[in-house]
Amino acid sequence: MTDPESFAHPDAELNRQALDYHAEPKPGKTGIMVTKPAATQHDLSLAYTPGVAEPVRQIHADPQNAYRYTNKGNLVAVITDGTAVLGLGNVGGLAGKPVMEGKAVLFKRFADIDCFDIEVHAKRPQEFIETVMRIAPTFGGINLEDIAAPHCFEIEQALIEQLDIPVFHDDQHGTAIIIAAGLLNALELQGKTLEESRIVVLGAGAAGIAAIRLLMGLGAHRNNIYCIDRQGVIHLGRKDLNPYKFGVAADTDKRTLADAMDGADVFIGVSGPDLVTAEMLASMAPRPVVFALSNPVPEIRPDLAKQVRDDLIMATGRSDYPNQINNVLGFPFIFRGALDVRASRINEDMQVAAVEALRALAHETVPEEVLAAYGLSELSFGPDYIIPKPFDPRLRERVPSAVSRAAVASGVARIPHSGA
Ligand SMILES: NC(=O)C1=CN([C@@H]2O[C@H](COP(=O)(O)OP(=O)(O)OC[C@H]3O[C@@H](n4cnc5c(N)ncnc54)[C@H](OP(=O)(O)O)[C@@H]3O)[C@@H](O)[C@H]2O)C=CC1
Ligand SMILES: CC(=O)C(=O)O
Ligand SMILES: [Mg+2]
Repeated sequence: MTDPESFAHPDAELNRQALDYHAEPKPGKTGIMVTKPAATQHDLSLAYTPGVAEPVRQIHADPQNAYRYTNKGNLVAVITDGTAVLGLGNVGGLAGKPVMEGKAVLFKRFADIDCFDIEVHAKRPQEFIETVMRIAPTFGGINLEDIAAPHCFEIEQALIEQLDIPVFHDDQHGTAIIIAAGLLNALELQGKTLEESRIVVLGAGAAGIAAIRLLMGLGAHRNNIYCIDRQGVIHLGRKDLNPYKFGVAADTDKRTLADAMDGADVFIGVSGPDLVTAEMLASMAPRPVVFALSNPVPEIRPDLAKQVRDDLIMATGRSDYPNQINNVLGFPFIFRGALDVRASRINEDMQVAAVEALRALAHETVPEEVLAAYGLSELSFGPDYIIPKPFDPRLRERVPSAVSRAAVASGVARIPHSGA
């Protein structure tokens, strides 16, 4: 049943259009295309029996031949259990399907990667892990999506250890990579450094924990980071912490989000809607960076934030405001780079290479076609442009190539990088 609340908020008209978009002219957003001639008796003898038996024999003799004779090498599974669909919570796999189909659209549109969305009923991590293990031979890579913490950590780790294809939890690493690239650029504009900035991360789930880990890897100081969940600041005195939260616990007497925001340089929201008040924003340090990334409704709306102060750099996860910090800028291009060199995993070197490529591209002149896609006459590196736009065609060249090179250099590629 359609929730009447959906039509009673600021996105009401957009929500109506979104339902039509998904329903017409055919339900859903993806389909399957045949890539070889299939018009004659001879075509059928090649595509199906008897001809199809020969690639079967070749793959049986050497499984690597699957990359030559099947679609495996360019096929990624987007797999979810539906436990953390956007910021909508545990709505289940079926309700999460439009998001997974959406990810498939982005894989294809931005990186020409074919994709199956797979929604799994699994109550326990082990059931989910076993399901993915059983279907993994079909795919060149596994993109885990919208699986809630803490199960997502256990699931991803087990699959990385047991599979020889890249397994990547998008909400963790995809999000962390884009946050890092955008934040480094925003801090540069604000005249601050990652090393010295005091950072508040609201949300201690998949996205929050991974973002903290990556930012620390890039130079953020552990003592400068406050992570917050529904119980407040995650501090060393708490007795309710799982090992992942304990790993980001601070030695502090701050207890609430308001305490943490007072004097902070950076706010990163990966939690839920409308959780940051005008007063909290006003209490931040001069020239703050505010990434309100909860989808579809951010932790604070840009219109309100900009009314409160004019010295901030603001980003959301949405496509309809400036500065979209969203993993759409990551997973298509990162998987492209990994698949191109048949990488066995997506390691931290490859993730950092993606951060650097994204960050650097935002400093360059914006092409006309990007301006046209966004109805803009001008756009250049500055407070309203800290990260490239998803429609920037240069992403397809720069990010995969940087990721492939890092895979080769770090020893996880199985074929050479063919680019210049
Ligand atoms: N822009 C982007 O690219 C992305 C945005 N996101 C957004 O980030 C959010 C979280 O996603 P994800 O990490 O995958 O989900 P998880 O379920 O793994 O984690 C959610 C976290 O948010 C915390 N949280 C939720 N509501 C509140 C609240 N009212 N007060 C304090 N903390 C709260 C939870 O606290 P507790 O642990 O106490 O339950 C938990 O730590 C979603 O809104 C999602 O849309 C995620 C990925 C990408
Ligand atoms: C963008 C995304 O993956 C999320 O909000 O979950
Ligand atoms: Mg997601």
